[in-house]
Amino acid sequence: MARKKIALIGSGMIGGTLAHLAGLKELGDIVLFDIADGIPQGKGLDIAQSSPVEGFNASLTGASDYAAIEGADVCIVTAGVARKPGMSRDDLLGINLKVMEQVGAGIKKYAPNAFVICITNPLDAMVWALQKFSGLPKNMVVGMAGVLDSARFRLFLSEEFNVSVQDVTAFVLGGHGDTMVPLARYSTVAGIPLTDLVKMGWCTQERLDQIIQRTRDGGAEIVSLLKTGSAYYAPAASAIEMAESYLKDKKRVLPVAAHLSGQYGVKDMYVGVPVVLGAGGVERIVEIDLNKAEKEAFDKSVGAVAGLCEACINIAPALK
Ligand SMILES: NC(=O)c1ccc[n+]([C@@H]2O[C@H](COP(=O)([O-])OP(=O)(O)OC[C@H]3O[C@@H](n4cnc5c(N)ncnc54)[C@H](O)[C@@H]3O)[C@@H](O)[C@H]2O)c1
Ligand SMILES: O=C(O)C[C@H](O)C(=O)O
Repeated sequence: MARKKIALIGSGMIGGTLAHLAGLKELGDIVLFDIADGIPQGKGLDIAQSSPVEGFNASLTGASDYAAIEGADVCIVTAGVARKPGMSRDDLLGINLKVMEQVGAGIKKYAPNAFVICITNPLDAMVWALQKFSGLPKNMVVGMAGVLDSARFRLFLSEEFNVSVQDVTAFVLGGHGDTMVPLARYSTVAGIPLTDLVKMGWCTQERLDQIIQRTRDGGAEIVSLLKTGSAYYAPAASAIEMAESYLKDKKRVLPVAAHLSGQYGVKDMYVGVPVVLGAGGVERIVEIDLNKAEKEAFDKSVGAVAGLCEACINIAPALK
């Protein structure tokens, strides 16, 4: 069986990390693409030179011409700019929307059958625009954020409870911004919901609220430490988990920014919700029951994403 082809559109900090992880996991042959000529070629060669040491089989090439992504099975999009301290993700909207237009055209022309994972911020608006610019089926275009936000929540919880990260599950839904919705009722330690753990005295509600806030601020915490850009190891690992579920038809249930057409009362928007990811792309949107407070928080987050989509339409009216 021929190897799968993975196109990484954007070869910066996340793009390079994605290439390394995809190689180590032998997910397929990898093409790095970037407008900064030399960067994708250099990173591809560097990672390829690690393959004899690590013992993985994958071809890694770099290009600055979209023709190189022809026939890709998976495209992971990180092209654009990242924020710096003092900026919000939303400040990136204008510049990254133009990038999504170019990327959408490239994917439409050369990889129309690919499963597309967008990472570029502001995530929910960018993946919405990318789907429209590319014209690919909505179930084949998703955004990565929920896996990352949930991983941050899981790490902070495992540290608080002094238990393995493997025994902590978490779901963070909504938009990938300050209004994201970490769901305590649907997050667990060994199957025990956090709300029960508070009742059992494992932690106070006040402490849990602090952890939830740290999760919401997780991206900004890294930006303020790095100073020159934003997180890339955990974002890359999160997107690889999604790509692997698609390529291996694992049918993982993961929180991803998916196109909603009435689910959760939301129409024609991308927002973070649990989905089944398999060979059919988004095979099912899982509609979980939300109580009044959870629904209010989710709706507030949807409102914030809707505002960003409106801002995109003002810049690019064809998106309407
Ligand atoms: N969704 C998430 O959870 C999440 C997490 C982390 C970062 N991000 C976002 O991912 C994006 C990439 O982050 P990064 O750290 O890799 O940034 P980076 O600056 O290291 O890399 C971005 C790359 O995109 C390239 N690029 C710019 N314009 C392009 C174009 N028109 N076509 C092709 N390539 C182009 C640049 O040359 C650069 O190499 C940012 O928008 C960041 O905010 C999202
Ligand atoms: O915070 C950022 O700007 C990058 C990303 O969205 C993150 O959550 O790490």
